[in-house]
Amino acid sequence: MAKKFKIRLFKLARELNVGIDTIEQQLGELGYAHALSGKGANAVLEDEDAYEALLEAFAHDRKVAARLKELREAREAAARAAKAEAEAAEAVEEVEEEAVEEVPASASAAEETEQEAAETAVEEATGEPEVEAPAASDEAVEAEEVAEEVSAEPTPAPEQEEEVEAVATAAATEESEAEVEASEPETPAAAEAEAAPTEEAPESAAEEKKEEDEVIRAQVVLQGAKVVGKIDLSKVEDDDTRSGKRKRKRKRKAKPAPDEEVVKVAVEDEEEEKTRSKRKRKRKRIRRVDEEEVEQSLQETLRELEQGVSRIRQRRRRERRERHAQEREREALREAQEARKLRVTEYISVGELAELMGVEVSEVISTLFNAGMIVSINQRLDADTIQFVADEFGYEVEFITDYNELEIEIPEDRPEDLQPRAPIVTVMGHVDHGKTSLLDYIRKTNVVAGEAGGITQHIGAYHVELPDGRYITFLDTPGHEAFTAMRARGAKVTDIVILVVAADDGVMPQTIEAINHAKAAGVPIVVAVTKIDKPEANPQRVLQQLAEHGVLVEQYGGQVQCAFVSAKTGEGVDDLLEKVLLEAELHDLKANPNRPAVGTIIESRVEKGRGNVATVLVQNGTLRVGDPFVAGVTSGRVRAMFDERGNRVEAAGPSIPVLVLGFDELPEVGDQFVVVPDEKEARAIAQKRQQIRREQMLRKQRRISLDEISRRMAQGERLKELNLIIKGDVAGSVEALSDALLKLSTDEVAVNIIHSGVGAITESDVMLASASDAIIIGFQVRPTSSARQLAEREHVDIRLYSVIYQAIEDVRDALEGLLSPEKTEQIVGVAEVRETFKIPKVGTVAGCRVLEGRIRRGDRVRVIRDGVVIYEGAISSLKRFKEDVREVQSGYECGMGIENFNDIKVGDQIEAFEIVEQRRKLEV
Ligand SMILES: Nc1nc2c(ncn2[C@@H]2O[C@H](COP(=O)(O)OP(=O)(O)OP(=O)(O)O)[C@@H](O)[C@H]2O)c(=O)[nH]1
Repeated sequence: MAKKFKIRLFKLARELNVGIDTIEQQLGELGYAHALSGKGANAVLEDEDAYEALLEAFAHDRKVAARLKELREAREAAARAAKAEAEAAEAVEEVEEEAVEEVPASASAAEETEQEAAETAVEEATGEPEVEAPAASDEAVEAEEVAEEVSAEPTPAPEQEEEVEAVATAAATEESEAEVEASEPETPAAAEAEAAPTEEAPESAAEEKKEEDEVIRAQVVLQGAKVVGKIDLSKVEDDDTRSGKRKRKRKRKAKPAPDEEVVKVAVEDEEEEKTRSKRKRKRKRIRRVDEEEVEQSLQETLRELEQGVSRIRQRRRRERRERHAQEREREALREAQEARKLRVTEYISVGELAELMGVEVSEVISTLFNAGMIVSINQRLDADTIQFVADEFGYEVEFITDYNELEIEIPEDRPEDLQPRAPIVTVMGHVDHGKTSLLDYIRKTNVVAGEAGGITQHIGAYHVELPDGRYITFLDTPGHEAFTAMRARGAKVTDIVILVVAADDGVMPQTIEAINHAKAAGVPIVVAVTKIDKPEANPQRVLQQLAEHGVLVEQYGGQVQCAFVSAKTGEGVDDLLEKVLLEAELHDLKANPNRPAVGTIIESRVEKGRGNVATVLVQNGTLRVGDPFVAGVTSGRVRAMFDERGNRVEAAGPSIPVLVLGFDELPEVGDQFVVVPDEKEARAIAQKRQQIRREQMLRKQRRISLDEISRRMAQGERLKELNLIIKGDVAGSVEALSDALLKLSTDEVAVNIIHSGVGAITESDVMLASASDAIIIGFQVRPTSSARQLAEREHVDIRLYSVIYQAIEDVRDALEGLLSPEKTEQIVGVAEVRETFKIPKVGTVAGCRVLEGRIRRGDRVRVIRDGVVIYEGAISSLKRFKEDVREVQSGYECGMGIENFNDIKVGDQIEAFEIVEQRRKLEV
């Protein structure tokens, strides 16, 4: 049956009381889109399951449709009955009143029958959505037709009676059967009527026929009802299934027996009346139920609609949420990508690189170890190695040494403009191999005669003139640490490295390091085998050892020049300098003096009365007073320049170091110094560079605060850290001390230098130390009095040193847990210079006021100017009102003379200290 099922879409639409489009859409939603064959209203639905699903989906619409139809039909039937009555009254005046009245009665009976048929069909359709529904509507149509026939063409055939009865009630009662049967005897009358035209006749003819029929019917009713046969209900059901065809067939059959309808009317006697009233009640009840259902359905529809609206809102909200989530994801991705990008300078140390990547230093070391490189935590890495490590850890690298080059294009010089320039030399070698002695000797012996006092000022570099008029510029901070620290800043200053190896000691670890650093920088080496005056000197062994480490001197068939020297006797020094100059010639060191200067900052500090000062080593062009410049992230205009002898100079050419005044802020060692056309432009460039640097700082801080801490917590490591703040008198010593202290890190204890700088220890240093559990190491500097007080309050340990080596030893001992009670110095009093007096034959005497503690004759003292130690010695005289005194307490004034020191100035602080034995505070 399901296979043969077929229903046209338009019919379905009518039945369900919905639009064709809606049905198509619903079918699609229910997954029955395929069940529809053909297009438009004539499309056929052939799937019964789909049909059932539709019935279910549109149950409410169907109910509404059925109700509407029922009402419409009832109205029409009533109208027709009224019309028929009127006609009957007109046509047959003599017909008895009762007979006439029966007509509307029967009509109304038919009406009721129709209504009930529709209702029953609806009920059945809801319960069992078979093909009943179309049958039901057909029934309704039939009922309508029957009513028509009753009034106009009373030619009921047995079949029609069956129909009517079946429709009237699904379960036909015996009573009604009996009634139908009773009409059977009238069949002859109906047979007579068969002669009448059955097809649609002209209206007038039909009306005449009707009149006759009515008369006959009235007579029949008077005779009473006779049972003539039984209705086969099963047949009715069968017919139901053929409802489509039945309509026409029935019409044809119904007409020939008009009297049958009269029979039908006749059987509705008193009992029928009762039944009718019962049905009416039933109908009322059904209607009430329907109303409730309609109401319910309406509520549901409204609810659905509301839900629909809220669903739309929900969907919108969901979409918005999704959109935001996507945006956040994109942002996170971008941040993640950004976070995976390292902006580093070349020659960053292993420790710094690990910190930036947020990984353990040991991981970086082992990664490099696996790649065949043995490195220490402080080892500085070249670009290729940094790139390799970053790749291994999934980072992109962006080298930002270029912030020195940022915004400034330095044009290339034409070859014809270039002139030879002096080589810039750095002396490197193992500790105590004689670097300083050699430099001193060169400096002393090569100062042009007549220059009073010689080199008086430490500016980080100096140049010497050889007897033949050639120059060599020496960088004043020996050792590869300073050299590499400078390189780490992107500065490439040194042209030639003098590798000092003591003939009596041979190649030592730092010698090897120096070799590696010089090689990494691609800087040529000239070997100076020193201390050859010593009896135990063995220079040949040195050359051999050097060969073992890849430095092949000429004597061994290599390219490296070598000189045997003695800083003590001066032997071989000239030879060494000659070889340096030869090396310079070999490398064709040239520059163009006729262009704006380009150089590098090699020292910087704040000087009282001069402000920010820095030593610029001019590498190309000529620097002149008044030149506007950019230096790293700062800028300025050259206010004045001095050479290492303290002489004011107006211009400085290539390879000449000069002390420059006029920096807006203190530049950093290694910063590039470039003269620019105007000061405004200089300032703009500096600001842009500052922005980049801030970014770096921010990144570094974030790494320490978040990644490091959380990672350590997560790993549950019992990490020991030693945070240090290093302050020194000059940038060079700070760099050297920092590098040396960082080297003390082990896998168990990490040394972190959280801040370093030049100048007095300030309150902000102490606050930083307090916040980070750091120890402050001061080299040749002192805390300001407010910083000292703050340190006491915050229990911050400030360690002050005058010798780098001692600072390193202390920290090393502390890290090893070996820091034992030792002699150390303690500040016993501080006095401030209020006045100075020059006394003949005695020198300068300071009129002081003791600010803290007490000052005692014989105390060792330090003279501190702007937080920096400028002299250390002993008190030579201590007086109060011209009287010698042994001691002056805090709050009193006194006159003080310092042994061999006359450069005392108003504002200087004199700090008295003594060596005491105490347990060190520095413990890990
Ligand atoms: N006999 C002799 N002694 C020398 C010579 N050069 C240096 N010395 C001595 O070696 C010691 C160390 O010399 P420095 O010049 O301080 O050595 P350095 O390499 O500068 O040492 P650091 O600054 O600690 O790295 C000093 O006592 C010098 O006197 C030399 O040519 N002959």
